Amino acid sequence: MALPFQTLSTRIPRNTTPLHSPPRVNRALASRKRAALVAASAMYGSAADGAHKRKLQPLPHVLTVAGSDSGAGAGVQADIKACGALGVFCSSVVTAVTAQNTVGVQGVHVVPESFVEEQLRSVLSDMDVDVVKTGMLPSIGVVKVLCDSLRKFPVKALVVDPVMVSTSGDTLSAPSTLSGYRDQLFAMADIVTPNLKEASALLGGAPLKTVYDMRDAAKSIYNLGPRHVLVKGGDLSDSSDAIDIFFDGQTCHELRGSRVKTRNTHGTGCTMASCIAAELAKGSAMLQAVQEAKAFVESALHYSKDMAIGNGPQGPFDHLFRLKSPHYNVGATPRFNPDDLFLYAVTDSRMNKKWGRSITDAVQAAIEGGATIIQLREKEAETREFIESAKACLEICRSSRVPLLINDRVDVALACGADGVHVGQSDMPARTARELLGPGKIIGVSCKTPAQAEKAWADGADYIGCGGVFPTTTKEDNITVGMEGLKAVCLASKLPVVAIGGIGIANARSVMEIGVPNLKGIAIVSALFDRECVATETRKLRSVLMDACSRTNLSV
Ligand SMILES: Cc1ncc(COP(=O)(O)OP(=O)(O)O)c(N)n1
Ligand SMILES: Cc1nc(C(=O)O)sc1CCOP(=O)(O)O
Ligand SMILES: [Mg+2]
Repeated sequence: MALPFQTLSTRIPRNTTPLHSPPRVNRALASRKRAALVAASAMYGSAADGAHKRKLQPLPHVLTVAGSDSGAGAGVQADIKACGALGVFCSSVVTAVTAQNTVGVQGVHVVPESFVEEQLRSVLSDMDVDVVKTGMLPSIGVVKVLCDSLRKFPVKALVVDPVMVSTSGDTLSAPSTLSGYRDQLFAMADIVTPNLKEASALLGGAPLKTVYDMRDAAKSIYNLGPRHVLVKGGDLSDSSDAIDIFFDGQTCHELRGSRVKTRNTHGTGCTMASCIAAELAKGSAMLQAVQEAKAFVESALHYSKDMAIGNGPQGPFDHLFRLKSPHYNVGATPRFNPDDLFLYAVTDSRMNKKWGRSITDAVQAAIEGGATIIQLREKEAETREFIESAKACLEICRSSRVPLLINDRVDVALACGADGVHVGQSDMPARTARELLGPGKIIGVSCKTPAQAEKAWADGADYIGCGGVFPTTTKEDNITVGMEGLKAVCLASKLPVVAIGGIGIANARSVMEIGVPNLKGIAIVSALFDRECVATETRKLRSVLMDACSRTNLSV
């Protein structure tokens, strides 16, 4: 699986021996993979044996190298749960066994370095690990063993959480480990994720008290060798937000989230690093992985804030909150598929009233005609009425496996369990919507400029609606960006795009033929709903789009 931030063949650690691409090691990797495929085809038959045979699929894989926490809030236990929650396989090399609970750390048994090495060899020589994540590394000897193992068995990315002191204040690594981090491990790391105390310890002990201190610290730690640094400001006093600083060597990003008031924060650092590792293993770029991780931790804290485990001052939280939360409800359309933007039907209450049809009839007809996603844009509806009709529409959409989004109203989306929302530049910010909806819901953002598209991506949106491509009477005072504006936004956008505004049978083809691969479809209001027969109009538009796609070899 290729990681977008740096490829195996191009990335060289900044200060040290290459970790990822010595040809000798790649040959070793290739021969391990060949051996695994030979073994697998002996069990399942080779691809040539017939199409009915099972296809072997690797799972994104994180290896955590960390300490065990008997209370299961942090350490290896947190790492495995976090990766599992994000759909990533997690193997584990245990560096120490701690006796630990919500009161603190009562004891630590360090695993001999030679046995850490043996565990590393067992996992790395057999399994295709995508990303290694480190937690508690109790001694400089373990750091050395790890660095040596990673040179022998290269992986795609290394996430280093420089665990030194537990949240209860207990020491988890020998002081000499600090020099191991600075002199050996950081140069191999794709990201290092210290909290305020760890960042201060790494830089000689001066306390970090402000966001400015965090920015300076991120830059100084970057100079120790890692490719990215995330200084976590969860412990920053006098801040109502949870502010983290992400530095990529050029730009300092201030990542803001809401601070959740709860005692259940034990294990947030381990979880954050594991989620970053899991997202990288799935193929995310670094900033996106960090943002997904931050959103996950925030949601987990939110949903676990009243949980009661243990009697001490700091409890664990529930990594598997999504299994319980109605907002991540079982049966919801799974994570966003950009191809769903193909024929995007946006309802309009005034048009439905004009043609004397209910919103459910309108949605049913659009789906019957081949709409691939529905947005309820009910500007005049009262909240209660909106929730009730949205629930009825959701039933229709679920039975056809068509995602249902709500325009503007995150509260309504939450209340009815819709698949997501579409927000504009003056609606609730996408970042806040993501915090409220969690990572499992779809968020679309209206963008007219490349800068807005960049922000939508950084805020955790899933797609962009770009328009007005043509003048429209459906939305008052709408600025028309034209085909050129659409193309510029598509080219700048890392997200899939749907075009909107004045699109109908006459011009749909020209829009789809602008020849940018991330333009995935068109969104339409009046050309579907300000017509006598919604199903017929939808069918006609679908056929125009299919035709345009077959001409341009776009996938449908
Ligand atoms: C798919 C899609 N794209 C753009 C919009 C417009 O959203 P917004 O700018 O918030 O305007 P309103 O629709 O709220 O008037 C959209 N709704 N859908
Ligand atoms: C809801 C909306 N948003 C737009 C934007 O430019 O972001 S244009 C628009 C109205 C689209 O309606 P019709 O298909 O009837 O032109
Ligand atoms: Mg809006």
